Amino acid sequence: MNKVEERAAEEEEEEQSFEELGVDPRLIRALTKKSILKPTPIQRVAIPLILEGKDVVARAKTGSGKTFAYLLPLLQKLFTTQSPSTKNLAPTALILVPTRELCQQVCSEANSLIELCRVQLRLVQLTSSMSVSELKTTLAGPPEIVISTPACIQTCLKNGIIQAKAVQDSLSILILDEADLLLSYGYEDDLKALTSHVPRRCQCLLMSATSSSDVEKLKKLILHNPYILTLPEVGDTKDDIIPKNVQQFYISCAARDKLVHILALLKLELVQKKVLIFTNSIDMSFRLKLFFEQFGIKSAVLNAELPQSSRLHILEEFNAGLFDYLIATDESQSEGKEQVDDQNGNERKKSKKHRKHKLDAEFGVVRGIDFKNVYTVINFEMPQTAAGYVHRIGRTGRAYNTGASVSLVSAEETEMFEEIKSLLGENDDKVSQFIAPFPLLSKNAVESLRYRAEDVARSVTKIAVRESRAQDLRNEILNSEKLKAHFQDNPKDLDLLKHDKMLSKKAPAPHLRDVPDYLVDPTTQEASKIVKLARAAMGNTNASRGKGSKGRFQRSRDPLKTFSAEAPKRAGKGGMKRKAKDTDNGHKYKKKHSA
Ligand SMILES: Nc1ncnc2c1ncn2[C@@H]1O[C@H](COP(=O)(O)OP(=O)(O)OP(=O)(O)O)[C@@H](O)[C@H]1O
Repeated sequence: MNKVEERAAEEEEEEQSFEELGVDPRLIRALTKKSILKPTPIQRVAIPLILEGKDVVARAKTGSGKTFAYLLPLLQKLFTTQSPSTKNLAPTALILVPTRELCQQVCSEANSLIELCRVQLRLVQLTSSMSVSELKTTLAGPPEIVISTPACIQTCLKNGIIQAKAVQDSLSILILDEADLLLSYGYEDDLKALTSHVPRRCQCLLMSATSSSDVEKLKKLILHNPYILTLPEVGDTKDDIIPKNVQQFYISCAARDKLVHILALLKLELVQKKVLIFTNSIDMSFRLKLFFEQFGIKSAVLNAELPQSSRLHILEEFNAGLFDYLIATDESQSEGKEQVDDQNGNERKKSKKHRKHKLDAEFGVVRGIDFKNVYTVINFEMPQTAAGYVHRIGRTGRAYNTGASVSLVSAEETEMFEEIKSLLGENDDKVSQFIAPFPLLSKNAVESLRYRAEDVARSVTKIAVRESRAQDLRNEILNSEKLKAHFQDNPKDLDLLKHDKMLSKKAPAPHLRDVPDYLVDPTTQEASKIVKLARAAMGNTNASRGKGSKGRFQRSRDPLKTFSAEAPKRAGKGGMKRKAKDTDNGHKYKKKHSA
């Protein structure tokens, strides 16, 4: 095939519709109602294979549409295979995810499809806060689909809420979503205990954003001779780990200057909203929130300490556009790190006392959560691992959207920054193509705000941070009770509570709310104008989302454009050793990116 023919074949494949993939018309109608009109590449390859009953490992970038890639065929199978005469004693399908937030997210995606299709299917989610009797009630029936963390399923098996024999008789589909994280969240033993009950005929699917030794381990543990669907770039050119529709920037500055830098970015409107800001500790998140408050910047804090209902509500409000700035601490383990970093013995004691609140081990803000329309991700503090960077940045530029990231890098974080650059495939001798210096923030702009920023930063003392953290927790615990009751009656109501309310005891000084013109140099004014224009242009583009996504960015810039698919070496299910290899074979077909 010559190049022109190759391209024509690729274009034809790109035009493939859900209908051509064999998706049920009810599901297509439901997708249309959600403005989802054509499948993404991972969906194009995965859906027919899953419908055929194949085991599949799907490795595709963050935001590439992996959830529908398994939900659509799963629901379709259940629509057609349910027979009222079959009485199962355990669920037919089990979706395992690493965090409660993901449980909730997958559950609401699946439920909305089920509702729109108007079919009778019961889907439940299990959470570790459920008591044995609550678990029993939830699983009575049993529901056709269960979404859970591996730990909750293990609790059910251990307590006889689900019988191992019933799992062997009933389970037909097992899905491991965000598989790269399941082991790192400490679920290895739970998974091993479960797999011994998974029947050999059960179809197993493994979805993941990155490849790792953990994914390989899981593949060996659970799958039988699977089809491997991968983005070819993942092994070949590292630059595509981050979707190309996300522009990555960095700013080098001293750790003590980070506050003035972030203030300049937000207050001078040099980055587009909505903005997700990452820190490495809960205290730092509250420090930022208090600091922002004094400049009239409203933000909310999301962390592992809050009750789950509050966390979900914060995510819902942020996704619904009720506030523009969300400060998140992404690692539940970060508190441990905070302890190690403390140099002063007294401080350490106080922090320990302060940490009496139990952090939720199943909390996961970053991994897999579908934040809607986040344009900018700011790393106020660099993540503690390079993989963490990939997952943080993956919260923007999802599906057909564009996005940007700005990392504030201090001298102490240079080593991690270098590690990230090398993961992304940068060479020291090459001009940076991947993470570029942020061009819009001039030294003058930073200096013009320095006096105000330092003055306010001094007022945000450790005691103020501690008090506001405790206050926020009290508010949210109260909220969480109210939420529970309220959402039972009004599940769609988002306006009951506000998570971005002021925590500071000191009202912001009026003169700090606006930056007077004389403080902003002409270059920065120009930069801010450009950002506003870009936002307006993007607003127009967003309106045509779904219709005109093609051509918005070139094929090579679209994170959803390429994949490769590999069939198992032998047709039958052949045990662990017979898994497909990354070398070629008769069934393999591979699409290369034409850039
Ligand atoms: N075919 C499609 N067309 C347009 N948007 C889509 C399509 N499929 C999924 N989406 C949207 O893309 C977004 C990202 O999808 P999803 O959460 O499934 O990504 P993911 O690959 O699981 O990412 P991560 O690895 O970060 O979890 C969601 O908002 C989803 O509604």
